Parts: sequence; C-alpha cells; structure tokens
Amino acid sequence: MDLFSSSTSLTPIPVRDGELGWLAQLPLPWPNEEVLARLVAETDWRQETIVVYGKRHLQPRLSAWHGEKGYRYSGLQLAPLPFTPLLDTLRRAVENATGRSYNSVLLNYYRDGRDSMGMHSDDEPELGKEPAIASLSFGATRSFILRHKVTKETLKLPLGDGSLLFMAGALQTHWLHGINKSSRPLGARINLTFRKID
Ligand SMILES: O=C(O)CCC(=O)C(=O)O
Ligand SMILES: [Fe+2]
Repeated sequence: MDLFSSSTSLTPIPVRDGELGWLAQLPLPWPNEEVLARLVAETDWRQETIVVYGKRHLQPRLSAWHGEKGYRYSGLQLAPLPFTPLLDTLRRAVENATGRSYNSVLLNYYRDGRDSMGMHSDDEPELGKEPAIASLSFGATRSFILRHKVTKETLKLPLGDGSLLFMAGALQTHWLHGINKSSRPLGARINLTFRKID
C-alpha cells in the first residue's frame, strides 16, 4: 500500500466553469516555518504603487517577482529577479504535485491581517488561454475568496500553512479571487503563485 498516495495528490474541488485542486501539505525538504522564515529574510520585498483612477496608492502587501520574463500585473511592470535555489526547490515540488511546469513566480507577503489583495482574475494575455496557476501558502491561514463573475456564487477556501491550491481550465475567465483584510490579529503569511509566461 502506498501510504503517501492520498496525501500527495491533489484533491479536486468541484466548481463550475473551471478546475480547482487542493493539497493540505505539499511535501517539502524543510519544515514550513523554516521556508517562511527564509522567504521573509531572503526576498527583495517591494511595496509597489498602483494607479487607480489616476491616483497612486501603495499596495496593501509586499511583493516580488522571479522568473525568466517580465510581467504586467494590475498595470504594474514588474522586473523579474532570477529564481533562487530555494524558489527552484519549491517550484520543483509544485511541478511534481500538479504535473505542470512553471517559469515564473509572484510572491506576496501579507504582514498581518491588514494586508490584502483585491478581487481579480489572473487572465493577462501572456499567461495564455486557460492558465495553470499553482498557489503555495506559508504562515497564517487566510481565506481565499472566489466569486463567479456571472452567478456571483462565492467560495471561501482557508489556505493553511504548507497548502497548495491549483487553479486551471477556464477558472480565470469566469471567476475573480482575492484575500480580504481581517480584523483578527493574524501573523505573517507568504503566498507564491507559480505561473507559466509565454
Ligand atoms: O495570496 C493569495 O492566496 C492570492 C494571491 C493571488 O491571487 C495572486 O498572486 O495573483
Ligand atoms: Fe491571483
């Protein structure tokens, strides 16, 4: 009997108009807390500015972009940093679990419950049609909100320490997603979304 088969393969989350898979703990060579501490310390974190209706705002989180190609995100042009050995190990673990390959990763650092990400779709043209996006989380559990653009159906997925969420198929065409602010005292969370940019 393969003791690990049930814990290392993605569990499908049934959803209309897209594909979602979930794994409670991605197998990694280090404990989650060690990965979190290294990502906090070793990443060149930036607080990016976004322009909304002509006004400049600081994003309510820190971020970093690593990959082979530059990337436009919410009107920002992010200059890519190379993959570090740590990020490369995480990428390989995510590729094993999802059966897809990635050449870029966006890191987001939610310092506490006041940090957030507005509702959006990852549907930039350079991601291609029906992009596969693998989302790896460390630290505090935050609710990942998914809202269907037409039916307004809403899913709330608590993404815990070490968990992997896989989004594919038509999901980005039909759904928005984001991370709400929380009034509860929450610790730090880092999320990595692995993507393939053409
Ligand atoms: O922090 C999360 O779980 C979501 C991140 C996200 O949606 C993104 O990076 O595009
Ligand atoms: Fe996203």
